[in-house]
Amino acid sequence: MNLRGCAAQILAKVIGDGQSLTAALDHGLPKLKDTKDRAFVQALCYGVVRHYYALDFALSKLLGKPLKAKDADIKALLLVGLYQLQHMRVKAHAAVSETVAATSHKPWARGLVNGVLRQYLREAENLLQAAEQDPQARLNHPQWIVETLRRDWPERYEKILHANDQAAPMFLRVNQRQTGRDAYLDQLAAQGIAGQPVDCCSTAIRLDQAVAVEQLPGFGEGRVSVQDSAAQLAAELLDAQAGDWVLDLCAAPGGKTAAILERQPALAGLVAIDVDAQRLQRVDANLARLHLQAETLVADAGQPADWAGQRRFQRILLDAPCSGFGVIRRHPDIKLLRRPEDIAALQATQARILQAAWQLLIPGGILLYATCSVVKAENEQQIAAFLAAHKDAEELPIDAHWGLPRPHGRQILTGERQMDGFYYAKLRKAV
Ligand SMILES: C[S@@+](CC[C@H](N)C(=O)[O-])C[C@H]1O[C@@H](n2cnc3c(N)ncnc32)[C@H](O)[C@@H]1O
Repeated sequence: MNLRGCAAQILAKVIGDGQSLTAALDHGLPKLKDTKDRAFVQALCYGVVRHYYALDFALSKLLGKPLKAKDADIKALLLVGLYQLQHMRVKAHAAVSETVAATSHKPWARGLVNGVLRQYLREAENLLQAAEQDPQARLNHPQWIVETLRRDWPERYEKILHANDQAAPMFLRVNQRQTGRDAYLDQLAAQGIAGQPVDCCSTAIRLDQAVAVEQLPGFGEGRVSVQDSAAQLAAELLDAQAGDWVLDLCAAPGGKTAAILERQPALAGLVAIDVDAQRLQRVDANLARLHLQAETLVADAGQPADWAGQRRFQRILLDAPCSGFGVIRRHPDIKLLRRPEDIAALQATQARILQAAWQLLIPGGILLYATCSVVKAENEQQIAAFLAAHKDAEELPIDAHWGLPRPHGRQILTGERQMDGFYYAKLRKAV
């Protein structure tokens, strides 16, 4: 199978049909038997999506007029070609001829692909200069995302946009119930895997280079999990105590659920809720691997009348559905798939779930609100509106040496200490 063609088919589903890159890769990659081939195709797909706005600018200049919607596969193939020429250490003539060879199902496109890629090689310098004059191409994000981040972070938005376009490091969370971080670093070193302890999070290790999870000592037995250290902070901040009932709202795939359980072995219990049944199965699978127990429920977190009964909780984590603008570097397709109107819709969902969650907290209990977003409307402004409307809510300060203190909560901007962008706010219910 032609690997460029395979990448183009996967990318056409994202660019043409609006599928997520993860879903398109999950469908397309298993067709390849060789691990190296899969890794190459995955690198092409991530690369094209990550650099989409810059590559698309160059392509539009080279094409003159856009391709028809039914030819999204050819557009994807051209982007694959341009990505290789601009960003990969493959020989130009091999990149061109292999990419041209992937047009065998549409012979008319052969000349087009050949011509466009060769023209690019002649005009690369001019195209790069032209891209510098076009904000969407220069910043490699759709204009509305640039504007959203510029409005919220006028001094820092270019840094955030740049961080969004870097591949994220691999972080591990050591399962404290099984081993300590130093001991696990030794086990990694014995396997020739280099990693560093993360100073702001006691369970986190940052690997110098990503590896397949099968290579991690004790992964199958639950000694360690993969999780960004910004996300690991949730368990520390929630600080669940022995004997507490904990409610984990919007829990799938269960990274924070597991972190909370690993940190506090003597909980009375933990209930993990997610509206997506398939994703919730991943919570069960993760907990089984880690030898942890929780009650998992498919339910709408905003409708507790359907599932909570009289149950009340000492600690609630609300890891709210959000734009994901803090994790664009891990999910670059967010730039292509999100729409401006999504932000207000998400803000409304967050407010609805937060309001519902508050009813389930016992007096004196603590709710931790979290998002993997850097958009103020989803974060500090959401919490400001909540505090204004709930006189029984008091904000607890988060004293930390990570993140930025905000009028409400604490914000990690993408790339700080190589972490994902994250937001946390801690609220206590009056007794
Ligand atoms: C940011 S992810 C959660 C990540 C998870 N807490 C973790 O650490 O692995 C948000 C989750 O919210 C879920 N979700 C969205 N709307 C929901 C709702 N109304 N009720 C419950 N879950 C919801 C989504 O299915 C998704 O799994």
